Amino acid sequence: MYIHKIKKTGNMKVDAFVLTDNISEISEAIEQLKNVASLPTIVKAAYAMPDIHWGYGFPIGGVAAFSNIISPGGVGFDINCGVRLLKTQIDYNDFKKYIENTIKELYDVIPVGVGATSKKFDKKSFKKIIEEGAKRAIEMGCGLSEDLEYIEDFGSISPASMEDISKTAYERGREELGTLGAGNHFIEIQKVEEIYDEKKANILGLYKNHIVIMIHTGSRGFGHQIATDYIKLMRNLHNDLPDKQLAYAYFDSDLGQKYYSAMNCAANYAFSNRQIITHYIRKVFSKFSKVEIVYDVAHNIAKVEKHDNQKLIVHRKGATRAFGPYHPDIPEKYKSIGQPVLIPGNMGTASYVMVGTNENFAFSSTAHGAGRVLGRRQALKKLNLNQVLSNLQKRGIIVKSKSKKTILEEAPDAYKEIDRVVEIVDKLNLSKKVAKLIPLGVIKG
Ligand SMILES: Nc1nc2c(ncn2[C@@H]2O[C@H](COP(=O)(O)O)[C@@H](O)[C@H]2O)c(=O)[nH]1
Ligand SMILES: [Mn+2]
Ligand SMILES: [Mn+2]
Repeated sequence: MYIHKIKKTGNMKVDAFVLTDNISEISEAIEQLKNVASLPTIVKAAYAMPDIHWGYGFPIGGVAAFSNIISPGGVGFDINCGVRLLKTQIDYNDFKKYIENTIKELYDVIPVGVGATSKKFDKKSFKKIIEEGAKRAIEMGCGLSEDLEYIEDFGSISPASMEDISKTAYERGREELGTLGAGNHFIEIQKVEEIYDEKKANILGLYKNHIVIMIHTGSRGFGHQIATDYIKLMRNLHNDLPDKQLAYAYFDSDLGQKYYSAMNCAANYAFSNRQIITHYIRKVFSKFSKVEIVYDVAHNIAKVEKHDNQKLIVHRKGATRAFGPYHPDIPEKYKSIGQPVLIPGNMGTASYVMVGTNENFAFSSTAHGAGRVLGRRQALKKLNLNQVLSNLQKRGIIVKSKSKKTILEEAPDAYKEIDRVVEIVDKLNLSKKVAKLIPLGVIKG
């Protein structure tokens, strides 16, 4: 009912599968998925998660694995955009009178919005961070060594060499490390509203009515510059592309390896960015509770993984890795329940915590969000700011943003219904529901 198969036709090398309950909503993105299915060395099939929508080259919500290519369009401009969930020991009833003030304090300490900058890291520290990831940010005073256990890839991916990034990427990157960014990026104070699986929730340390904090951000201008630089270098490599935006390099070529290394630098940067923001959040919350990481997931990345005994370059663009129980790459504490999966919905309704399963249908992948139904421009045209603000206010949600335009572009009605998306991946057993989180206060760029 939810699995739509698009049989291989024309230049497609494999079939494509779209997981959705409304195939008519997404025709443009389906054409993009068919293009992905026509790329060389693609294995098994191209997949689209239920949050699929149009993206640069590859659709957002797309998953594809190749034996020997890597494509920046299959990763996205915000390399390792991802989500981190923090837990506290605070009960909602004790905290509700502090929400407004806490949002204000967070807004004051965390650089937010377009062009926001942070303290500049010197070149040596910056190199350490991009080559080795979150552990270096922690050594520089931004966190606890035990945090690393709860970050995908333990916060560090290699090979990653500063030699493979441009001067412009370095300059953009060093100014923006430790900043939230704008638009879809957010910090949200949430309440655990509902638990679907008590045993798993206990292992994750999630309890009904407790306060949690969700961070959504990525590699800022640094990742964007790396994507831009390498797309330029790959643009004219192959002249039989179904879409120019699907530029790629063979993974075992010099350029393929250089992009892989540069992309990993951006991934390490993003893990560190979320780590530095965690450090700021801990400072603000220190008067209430300790703050621990539940997990941190990447949802725009290409990774080398083994599936059915084959080494593949798995591209997840707006999709989340969802390894099942006892996979060697998940933390000891979560071994029996599977990898935590964090799926933000929108600033007005809900977000979800799920866990991965041993279902390998789409290379152990699941959704990454609700996915847009309205593009930014459409949202500005169709939605009304006062209406959006009044709806949020009625639900008691406090919003702080640098820009009114962002609130409109990111309004709940600009996104698909998160409950629907989560229901589909749960029913298909790609990941299973553990807890529902509802927003109390949100900071948008
Ligand atoms: N809980 C919130 N979720 C949000 C908000 N703004 C966006 N979103 C969701 O995040 C995903 C992330 O997708 P990306 O491709 O833009 O990285 C998006 O699909 C939405 O479902 C928010 O303010 N709060
Ligand atoms: Mn992003
Ligand atoms: Mn994202």
